[in-house]
Amino acid sequence: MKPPADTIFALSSGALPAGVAVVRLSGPRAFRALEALTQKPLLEARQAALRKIVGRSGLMLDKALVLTFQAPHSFTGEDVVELHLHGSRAVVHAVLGELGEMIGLRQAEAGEFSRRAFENGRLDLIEAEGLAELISAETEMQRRLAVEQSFGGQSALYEGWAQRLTYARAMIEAELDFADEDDVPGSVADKMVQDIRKLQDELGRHLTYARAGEIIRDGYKIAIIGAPNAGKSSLLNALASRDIAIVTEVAGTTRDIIHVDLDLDGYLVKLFDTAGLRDSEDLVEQEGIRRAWMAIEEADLVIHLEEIDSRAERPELPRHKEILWVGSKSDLHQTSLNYDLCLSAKTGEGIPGLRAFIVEKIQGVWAGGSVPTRQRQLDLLKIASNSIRDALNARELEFRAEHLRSAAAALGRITGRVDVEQLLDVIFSQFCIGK
Ligand SMILES: Nc1nc2c(c(=O)[nH]1)N(C=O)[C@@H](CNc1ccc(C(=O)N[C@@H](CCC(=O)O)C(=O)O)cc1)CN2
Ligand SMILES: Nc1nc2c(ncn2[C@@H]2O[C@H](COP(=O)(O)OP(=O)(O)OP(=O)(O)O)[C@@H](O)[C@H]2O)c(=O)[nH]1
Repeated sequence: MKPPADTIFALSSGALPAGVAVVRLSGPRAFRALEALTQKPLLEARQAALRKIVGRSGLMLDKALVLTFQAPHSFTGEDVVELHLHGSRAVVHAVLGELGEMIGLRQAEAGEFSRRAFENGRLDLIEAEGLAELISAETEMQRRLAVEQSFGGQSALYEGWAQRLTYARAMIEAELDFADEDDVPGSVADKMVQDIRKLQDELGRHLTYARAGEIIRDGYKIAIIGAPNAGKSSLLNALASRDIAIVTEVAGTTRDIIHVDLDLDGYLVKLFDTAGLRDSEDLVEQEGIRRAWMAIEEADLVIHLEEIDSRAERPELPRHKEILWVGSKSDLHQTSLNYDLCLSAKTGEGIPGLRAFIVEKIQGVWAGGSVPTRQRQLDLLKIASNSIRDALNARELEFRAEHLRSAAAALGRITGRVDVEQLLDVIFSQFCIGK
């Protein structure tokens, strides 16, 4: 028998002061705590009521909307109480102080509500990870990706695969059991192989989207490079619609990398303005140029900027990089076919075209649907994929069955259906308190 869980509580809503602050309690003593605070009998579950919140001293702390959820019909699967308080520091402080004095109650740790939801089977691990992403989402596409992950889309995909693997294994084992009977058709195994091949393709395709998950989550990285005075900082400011980088007529103004996060049509774009690439005696500038090369290496897209018709030598860039050749200061020059795109940071001409180009590039990488979003998921997907490959290569039916079992187990570990105890601390500690 497990000992009864502590009853935990925390401020679950955001920074104070706020209009309303939600304090959440979960565990076997949550309802008793509410009765103590309101000095009234319990309400009907899931029905909000306005109640005085009273401290031990008899002092009224607040008048608040209170709400109960009866186990197992709650977020955590335990008895849950919500106090919708006035969102001042003093009210919240006083109420949390009262709760802390009650026997069997303690402050929740980061992610503890979600962890309980997981332990009570209300969420699987992917959904829990998805919730963490949903809470930290800043752009529309981060939100969409997190919704796909937190409300079962991605889990259903992996569970579907795991079921097909288990089915195939069952077929093989059946065939093994009847192996000494002459009249068992071998075609069962053939059908199974076909489906597993298909699954292997689907999984392979899914794995190619790993980069997409990263780009949506962590941003699409663009390095703006080019000779000194080409107008790189001005372009960054134009794209960001604000003055971030210093713009001067002195060549070599940008010495370190300036970085801004942009939200382009819901996609997070990380823009890096680099030092002009040129031979320099200046040590600081040399370091800036070294960092510019590093930014190029890490970029998903490199924008090479050069004043239209400039005869400056173009740098030799890594072959595998996607490079957009852009001509700048189109207000001063005729636009030219020597470039993919011409623009003026000064007049704004060409800037919408550049934005559209960037958005299209990212849309080409991800246009919705389930993708792996964490290294943990990726590692297990690769293990599953390798096991499936081994199963398809195996001659003996026994080995096939064994490899299929490993593949299904790896998928099971992604959703947390299989031994994951050691992982839980890592995953749930990344949450904020109150979640
Ligand atoms: N006030 C408040 N809003 C919130 C939350 C919360 O905890 N409190 N949530 C916290 O993350 C999210 C909603 N998540 C929730 C998930 C399940 C249940 C729940 O009571 N489930 C029951 C009943 C379902 C039903 O009504 O049909 C169940 O599944 O049995 C509640 C909230 C977002 N909004
Ligand atoms: N007419 C015109 N001038 C521009 C335009 N963009 C930038 N400039 C000017 O060109 C000069 C250099 O611009 P910056 O944006 O500092 O160029 P940079 O490439 O970042 O230069 P470094 O930081 O030195 O590498 C400044 O005087 C800008 O005002 C443009 O579109 N049209």
